[in-house]
Amino acid sequence: MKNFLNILLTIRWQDLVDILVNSYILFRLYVLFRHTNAFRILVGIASLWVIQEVAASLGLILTSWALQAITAAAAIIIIVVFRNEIRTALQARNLKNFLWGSPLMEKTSAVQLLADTFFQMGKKRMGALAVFPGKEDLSELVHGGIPWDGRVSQEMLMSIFWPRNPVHDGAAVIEGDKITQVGVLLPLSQRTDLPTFYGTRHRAAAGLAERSDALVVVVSEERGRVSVAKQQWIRPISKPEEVAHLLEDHLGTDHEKDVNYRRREMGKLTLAALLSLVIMTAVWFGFTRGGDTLIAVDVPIELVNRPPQYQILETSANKVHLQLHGSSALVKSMRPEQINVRIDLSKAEEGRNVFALTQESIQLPPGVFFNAVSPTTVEVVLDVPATKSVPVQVDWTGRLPDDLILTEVQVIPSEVQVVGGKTILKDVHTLYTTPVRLGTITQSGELSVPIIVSPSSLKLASSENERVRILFTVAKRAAPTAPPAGKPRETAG
Ligand SMILES: Nc1ncnc2c1ncn2[C@@H]1O[C@H](COP(=O)(O)OP(=O)(O)OP(=O)(O)O)[C@@H](O)[C@H]1O
Repeated sequence: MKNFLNILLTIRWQDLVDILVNSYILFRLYVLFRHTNAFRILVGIASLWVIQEVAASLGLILTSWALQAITAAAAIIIIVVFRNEIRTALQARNLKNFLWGSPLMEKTSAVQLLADTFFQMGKKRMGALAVFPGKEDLSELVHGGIPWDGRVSQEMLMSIFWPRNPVHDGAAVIEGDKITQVGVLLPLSQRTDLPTFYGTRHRAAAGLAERSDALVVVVSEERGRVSVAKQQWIRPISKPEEVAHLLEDHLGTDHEKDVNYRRREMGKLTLAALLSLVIMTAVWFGFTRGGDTLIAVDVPIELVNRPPQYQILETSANKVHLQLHGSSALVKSMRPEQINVRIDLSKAEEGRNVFALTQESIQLPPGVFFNAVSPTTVEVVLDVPATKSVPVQVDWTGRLPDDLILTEVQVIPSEVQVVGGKTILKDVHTLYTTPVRLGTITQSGELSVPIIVSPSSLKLASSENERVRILFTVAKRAAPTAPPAGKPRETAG
């Protein structure tokens, strides 16, 4: 219990968002795919995966291995075989519908769609007469209908009442989501109080309405107006929503069914949402809190935000040894580039700077935490760049032939400009050329030799040549045993 409380206390707001987002994704996938075959197969694959995990935990090597292979293969097969179904499920009319739409909303829009269709017919001056029977049998009142068996859709209604369609005359009977008859003749109303401009279509609508409990929608070919007739009244309607509302009211029995259906659906969706939350919470805990693992890694130190006026002269360490812990799944999936140790030099000053390696300087992937770091501090020495004029000397090696002496040496230029850290430059008094072997000299002459710039953090100013010219003069020695006139620098070789 105490442990559980401890775990709860370590949960961050990001973790809650993590669980909620993924639960919602799972829930949406269920909503979009639940009536598809792909969904049933997906549930099968998920069950296989659970069984495989159980088999693995029980140590059933062959079973778990076989199930793992089947699950992987099935996942690929499902995508290939059901690609069309998957495409259809993901094909929402708009993003809002994709992220938020539900089948309940689609159901509501079926009546709305019907109402919209009548108004569109009105706009196109397409006469129409649609009968929505109530509970009473209409067979005694209507005549001449042609049986029809088609699902109600905008296209279907439009094509039935299209003026050149042989069955456009008369009324269409709509029961549930089906058009059951077309070309039906309705009894004409004998009322004398109807407006005189009402012709036979409107009289037929009023006639059936007053003799039965049916609701009749009439679209005027002449005026494009949509009217509804029910019992003793017939009146023009100005908005599709109103027609939809009257239809919903009229389809009371269906409406009740609809309410029950909606309740059942709501229950199912709520259960699915809760299940998604439970599953994702379990997965999250399994993933982030399962089997705490300790790991040690060496990570290079990044020195960032160096003030441009400074150069980094020296650092006490180039990498740190980190001891990390986290759930085994997260630790195993960790990639090196997800671990960063950064030292911010923005506030560093010239000379020695000591930085403590704290939680802030160590960036780890979510769910992985650090136990210890070694070293705990890093020393960084910063220096200001400077330029110094330094003399160049020839690095003579070996000996001149015994009969020669070096009488004169001239280095051109004799001094060069060197750029580097001020502290380093302070200790640099001479630069040498690459070694020049005396043994190869037989007469006076000229050489072009590169300059060695040391330490390596220094460099020659951009105006300087990387080589110097050495003009040297040798003379014949008077006595073979006399020492050479030039005093070459002692070096190896
Ligand atoms: N008894 C009836 N039952 C069903 N439909 C009928 C009946 N009598 C006429 N109609 C339909 O009404 C059409 C004739 O409409 P008419 O112009 O006479 O009526 P209206 O009420 O003025 O309608 P609109 O405003 O569309 O012209 C016919 O082509 C036929 O489709």
